[in-house]
Amino acid sequence: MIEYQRDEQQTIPDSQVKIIGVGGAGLNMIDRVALDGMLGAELLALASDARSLTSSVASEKVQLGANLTMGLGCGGDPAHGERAAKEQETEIRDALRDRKMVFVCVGLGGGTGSGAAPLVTRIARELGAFVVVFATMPFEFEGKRRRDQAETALKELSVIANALVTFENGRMGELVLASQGIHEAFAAADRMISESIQAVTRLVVKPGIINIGLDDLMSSLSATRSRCLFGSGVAEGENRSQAALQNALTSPLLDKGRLLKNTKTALVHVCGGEGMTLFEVELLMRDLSKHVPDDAHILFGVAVDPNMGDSLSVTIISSLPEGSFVKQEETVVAVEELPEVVELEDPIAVEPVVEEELAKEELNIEVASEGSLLDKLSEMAEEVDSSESIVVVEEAESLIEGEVALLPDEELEAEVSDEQSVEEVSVEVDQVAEESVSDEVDEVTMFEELEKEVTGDLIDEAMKSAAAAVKGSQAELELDGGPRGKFEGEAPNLVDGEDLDIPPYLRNKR
Ligand SMILES: Nc1nc2c(ncn2[C@@H]2O[C@H](COP(=O)(O)OP(=O)(O)OP(=O)(O)O)[C@@H](O)[C@H]2O)c(=O)[nH]1
Repeated sequence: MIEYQRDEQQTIPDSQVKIIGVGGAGLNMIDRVALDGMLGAELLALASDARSLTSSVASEKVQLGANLTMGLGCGGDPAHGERAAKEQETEIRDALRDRKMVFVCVGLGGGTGSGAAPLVTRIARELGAFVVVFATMPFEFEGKRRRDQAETALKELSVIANALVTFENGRMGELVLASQGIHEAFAAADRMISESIQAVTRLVVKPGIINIGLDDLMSSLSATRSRCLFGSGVAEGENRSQAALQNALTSPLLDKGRLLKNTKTALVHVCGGEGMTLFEVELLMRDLSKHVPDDAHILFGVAVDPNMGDSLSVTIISSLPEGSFVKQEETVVAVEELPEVVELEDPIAVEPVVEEELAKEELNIEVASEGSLLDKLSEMAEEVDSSESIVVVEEAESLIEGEVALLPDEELEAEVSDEQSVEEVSVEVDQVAEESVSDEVDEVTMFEELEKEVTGDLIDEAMKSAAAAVKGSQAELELDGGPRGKFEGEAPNLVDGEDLDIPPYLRNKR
């Protein structure tokens, strides 16, 4: 359901908005906000490290723990950071008095930010401000200790703040190329945070045609222990409304819009120059409806700001309870990796029947590829008694397929007539071979040729087997139907009317 509100809303003037940077990262974030030209908003820098404070562009600065840290940082210890903030509690209170809206920017994981940000947030709330915290979580490579410290501070903040927008530094890294330096990754995160602050401020500070107020913002971010879904996009040109939405959906915090799938309330704010049309807004909302559930409560606001020129911006804000957010992230990952998972589970999923069919198919492919070898063997087998020749070829086939154990010497010998030794038979085979090939091709060449088609000992065994069965002069082969070897009694494997289970040399003869 889309809710339009035309009555007077609780919007706030710039002078009642304060943007606070806490700790080294927080100071860099608000520097970015200033660089991005957020005129009018007051910037307050809170840090224990005197050097960071000196280089900050904020108009108002408070050094935390001046006596405790002597102008140095808190050495990555949040307890130290909290003590440092307490030392300057009075100055902090004074700086936050009479502010309706406070943004706290902090990089969690270190000492000053993780220790001081919860206290600063509490003070702002006590003084009646609506507090939105923008916090970054450390990169994976920063180690477990920083991650744990960040998690502890995040838990505290999720209870105290009105809204908590968390940025995973690791995911912000997606915004820059892997080859780019860590500074670029931080800068990308800072730009994203700055954009978010501007979007939220635009939303509640600028009076619009259809207004969104702090109360709307609060209801869209109301769940305690929740993480904020945030996306903001700007575009200009012909399809600017759809392009702006696409840009908003590509925000790492929205996971290309997938995280909106389960949202119950979403706040959407569209802002454009004087040329913005109703049609553009309609198009944008229609596209957005594909990404949210039908029954989601959409709080919708539109503002015309002449400063936007030809640009059109869209801001989407929503929240998901902490637990469901994690689950959903996992789901997203699982869906993306689905093909791999299926591949891994394939052997279990495949029905035995299908497996059998596949095995047969593989077998047929192998037999077909070895066809020329079998043909050669069959040529030789033409020299022998028909029934035995079939056995020979079947054995050769089995050997080629690697499915039948090689016959022991005694069995091979049994195949040969009593009067003939294996050596004698081999000589006979050699003679036959010599007759059937040109005079220049000697027996070595023939064997080499065969060896090209199958490697290793397999061919030796196949040839031995063939030789062992040679007996007397050539006889006619049985061509009717044909024996099906180990596939006898099984359903025929027919391709183009041919039974592939019948050895190829027999099929070729038909
Ligand atoms: N977005 C962003 N994150 C940063 C930046 N610098 C550091 N961080 C992150 O913020 C975390 C805290 O770093 P700092 O803010 O420098 O630390 P601090 O809170 O001042 O604490 P101490 O140095 O121990 O006094 C780091 O672990 C990084 O993950 C930055 O410039 N931008």
